[in-house]
Amino acid sequence: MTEELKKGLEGVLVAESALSFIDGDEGELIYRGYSIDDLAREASYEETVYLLWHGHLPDEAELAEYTDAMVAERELADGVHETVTRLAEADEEPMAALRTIVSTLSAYDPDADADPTDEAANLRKARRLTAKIPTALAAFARQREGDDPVAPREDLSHAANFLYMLNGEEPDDVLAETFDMALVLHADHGLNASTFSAMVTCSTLADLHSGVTSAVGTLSGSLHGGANQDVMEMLKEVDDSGKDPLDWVVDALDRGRRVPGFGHRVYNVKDPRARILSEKSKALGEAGEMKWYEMSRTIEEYLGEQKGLAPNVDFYSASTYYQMGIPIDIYTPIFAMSRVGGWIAHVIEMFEDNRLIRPRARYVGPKDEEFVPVDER
Ligand SMILES: CC(=O)SCCNC(=O)CCNC(=O)[C@H](O)C(C)(C)COP(=O)(O)OP(=O)(O)OC[C@H]1O[C@@H](n2cnc3c(N)ncnc32)[C@H](O)[C@@H]1OP(=O)(O)O
Ligand SMILES: O=C([O-])CC(=O)C(=O)O
Repeated sequence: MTEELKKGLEGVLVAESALSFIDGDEGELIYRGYSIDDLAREASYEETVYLLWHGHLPDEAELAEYTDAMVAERELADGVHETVTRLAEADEEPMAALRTIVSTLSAYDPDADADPTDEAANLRKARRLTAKIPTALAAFARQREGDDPVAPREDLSHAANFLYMLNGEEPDDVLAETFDMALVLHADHGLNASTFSAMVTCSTLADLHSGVTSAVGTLSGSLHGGANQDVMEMLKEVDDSGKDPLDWVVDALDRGRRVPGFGHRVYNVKDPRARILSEKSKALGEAGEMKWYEMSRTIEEYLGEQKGLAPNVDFYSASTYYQMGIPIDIYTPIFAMSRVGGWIAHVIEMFEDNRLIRPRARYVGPKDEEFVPVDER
């Protein structure tokens, strides 16, 4: 038994996976052999999730069949709608609402009683979760503003349908394509904390909904998916301060502040997803207002030159979503809406050869305390 302590499990190898490959020095990301640049440019979210779940890109017939099956799962049961309404009325924090929604979905899943490792049942649950999360999230976002939910449409893609349900109007091609690309970029990323959390939960033979519920909770933190919301709040803070962004960031670092959207456990260079999203943020700026992109670039250049820190996926997704008019506090739930594909792919892969995940801690407490009864302490 090794006694070497790896704080934060850094670099610890715990599984074999054929899902995503990351080269942190070259800034390379691959899903099942395909470069993220090609997938972002060419593949839809539906194709990407099919690739992750089934191991190959679908042909036209496979894609049509699978897309129809997903579309058929977009509607929510009345009981789920009621939960969404209650959460919106309570003005619940969006990631907490999503965590509760995922848990509620299990009560209405026809395969809820299946063996947790049954792959066919898990793929059906996977389709339902992936199809229903956007409907519930859009309904939640509207209802908390006092608007009625918008029913899903069968003729729109996963990405376009979400924007339609969120805004009550069909997105134009630029918005739909940008959002679809963002979903592709967020779909998987090795054993990131939320994926690992889903794996830990399911390694006990807990069901898939439990794993996804754990993962939503894990993604919400500011060191992980929660950073995309923090980035936009920071950019707005810089803007509101009236300061030069460079002065603002120098000052923030002097005060020991961590800059959200920078640094990564695996990448030592710019995250390839940030590279692609920065182009999108710039393109949206050129069609509207350049300040969010320009401010982001200034911060990126300073942190790169002075601190050797590069942007991660959360940095440019923030200004991209902002320019698309998406409410800031649903950026992280949108991340979850995409990453659910990766979480489930890893759980299904793990079940091919499951073993309970259970590391250990080095005990550093006392061993020979003398017990004193409570009335004598
Ligand atoms: C989708 C995702 O989850 S991507 C990550 C999203 N999270 C963020 O953007 C939050 C900001 N970033 C961070 O906090 C970190 O970079 C993490 C959590 C992503 C990675 O953490 P770790 O691998 O544990 O790196 P760690 O926290 O040890 O940082 C290493 C050094 O870089 C510094 N550093 C890392 N990130 C940042 C940052 N964003 N701002 C300022 N300094 C930073 C740390 O202060 C530390 O310096 P030190 O050694 O002098 O103390
Ligand atoms: O891999 C990580 O640690 C975090 C990350 O970028 C992701 O989950 O996409």
